[in-house]
Amino acid sequence: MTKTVYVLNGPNLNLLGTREPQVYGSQTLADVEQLCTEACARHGFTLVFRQSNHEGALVDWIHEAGRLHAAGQLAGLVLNAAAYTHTSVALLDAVKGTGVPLVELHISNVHAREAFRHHSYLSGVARAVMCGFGVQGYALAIDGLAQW
Ligand SMILES: O=C1C[C@@](O)(C(=O)O)C[C@@H](O)[C@@H]1O
Repeated sequence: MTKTVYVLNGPNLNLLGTREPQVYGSQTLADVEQLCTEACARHGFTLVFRQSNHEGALVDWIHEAGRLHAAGQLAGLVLNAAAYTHTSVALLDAVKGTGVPLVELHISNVHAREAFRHHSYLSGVARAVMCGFGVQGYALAIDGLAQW
């Protein structure tokens, strides 16, 4: 049975390519999706790739991934919650409530940036945390969860 990888992206990541390129690089979210498609193909995973600027939409999609997890059909969730990483108890509770195997991902090295980016509500419930590898981190995260 083919397992599915969820890759969920939070607020402002639709602006990748033009948003602070010195921090996030010049590749677009469509380029990131392509990287994830290729990584999933390497491992025989089905990919679900989405972005929203709305916290509740991300919560709903984590629940969706949770239903696949309960059915034994989820390989993992790669979540770049963007700014919600640093603010959202709702996303933390969604991950805890569903038990989805989580890779927390950041394009930039959040620990080398402003102090408010050093705290994550998600790290404590993540199985792995990936940050600082640029958009290549998405492919590395998928390669990593394939080893679980
Ligand atoms: O929007 C983002 C993107 C980010 O998650 C990253 O991918 O490096 C880091 C967050 O602090 C920031 O709010």
